[in-house]
Amino acid sequence: PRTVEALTERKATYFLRAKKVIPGGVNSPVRAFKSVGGDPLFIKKGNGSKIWDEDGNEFIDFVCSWGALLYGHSHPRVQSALKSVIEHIGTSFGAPTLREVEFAELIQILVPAAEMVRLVSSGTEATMTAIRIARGYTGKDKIIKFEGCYHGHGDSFLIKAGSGATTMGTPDSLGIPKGFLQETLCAEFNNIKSVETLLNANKNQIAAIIIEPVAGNMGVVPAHTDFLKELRKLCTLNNIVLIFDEVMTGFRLSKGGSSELYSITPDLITFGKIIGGGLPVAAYCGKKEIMSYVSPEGGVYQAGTLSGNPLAVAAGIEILTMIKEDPPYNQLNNQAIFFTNELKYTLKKIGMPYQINQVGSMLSLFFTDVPVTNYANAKTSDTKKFAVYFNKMLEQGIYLPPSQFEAMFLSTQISDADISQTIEAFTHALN
Ligand SMILES: Cc1ncc(COP(=O)(O)O)c(CN[C@@H](CN)CCC(=O)O)c1O
Repeated sequence: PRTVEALTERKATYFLRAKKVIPGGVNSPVRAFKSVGGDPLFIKKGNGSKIWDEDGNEFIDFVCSWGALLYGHSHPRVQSALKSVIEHIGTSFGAPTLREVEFAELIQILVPAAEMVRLVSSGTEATMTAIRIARGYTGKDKIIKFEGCYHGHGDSFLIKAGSGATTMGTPDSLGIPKGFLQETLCAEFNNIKSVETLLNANKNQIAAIIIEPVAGNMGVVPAHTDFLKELRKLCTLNNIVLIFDEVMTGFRLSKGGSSELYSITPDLITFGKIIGGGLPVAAYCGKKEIMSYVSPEGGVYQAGTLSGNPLAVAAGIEILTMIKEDPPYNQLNNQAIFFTNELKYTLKKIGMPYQINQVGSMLSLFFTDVPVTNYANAKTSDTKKFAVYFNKMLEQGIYLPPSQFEAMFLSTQISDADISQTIEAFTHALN
């Protein structure tokens, strides 16, 4: 194990320099290590299941670019696809290309509920547009989201938002106009009564209900199947567009998205992260009738200079083709279950209060003895204990998400040796 000093002094210089030019020294808040203390690592490279910081320290990576890297870092098929685009094609045209059609067709083949697909450059763009379509299609203005869910930084979503918003203590961001706040209603995750109460109090005003079918932004909290089924029924009954935000869960949990996993068909689905293999591409998709409202076919406007970008699409085609040819979920989920069982055994030996929520290859360790089924439960976690554990794991070469309210991800490159090294590190970090 490396000495903390070596880690600390060099990181400080990089971070000081970064803070002189970038707010908080990072391009996304959760990267700043604010809730775990200390300066963030500056990453130099990644390969397979590993990343190295600027000082050459090696880490097993369980952040995987916040879930984007299902196949790990620098996958050879992604690398060669990108090289050939750079050598023979170019980078961006702002015009239709056949490759983006091929990519959209791949999503359609893998996810039957994705009857039509529009590509954008970030998950935030995808979710923002999905609710705009729902408003345009239904003629209604209000939306329901769930406390602790995070759907990107669109104004309508930064209300009781999870992920970095909760980590930074700003679940209700400054700068959101009152008008927006009034149009977004918050229900309690896994509590259908809380949804019915909002529906009764806002009759015929709800355009959409948006949910992470498995929440990953309050830590991992799966929706109960019957809750999702009830949600589907309520939306159908009340002409409300049901949106599954699968930016994190899409192609993480199954090749057909959560609609396949839960056999529930949402009206719109958003994807991101994994579909770009680490490059900026996301998508919104869904029922043909609803998607036909999108400009230039319909009256709901959405546009993007780099949408369907040839480089990002090339990476995405490789990823989705690998998933289509040989879905990695059995191996990946078995690896995650083995890892979780080892972790539970270790925690039992130590006898400390904890909860583990694991769904497929995404999981969270909560420092609480309260079963975590919603945001309120998640927030009973001892974030100070989490911070100590995070830093002790970092010192032993394990790179975890720097927040209690994020998910750990296993990539297909995580080896048995990685798992035993990580379990070994847990015993030292939790004692
Ligand atoms: C379910 C869900 N929906 C939408 C988004 C927003 O996607 P982006 O705009 O960050 O590509 C996200 C982004 N997730 C966070 C991590 N939990 C991204 C990491 C970050 O904010 O730096 C998401 O998880």
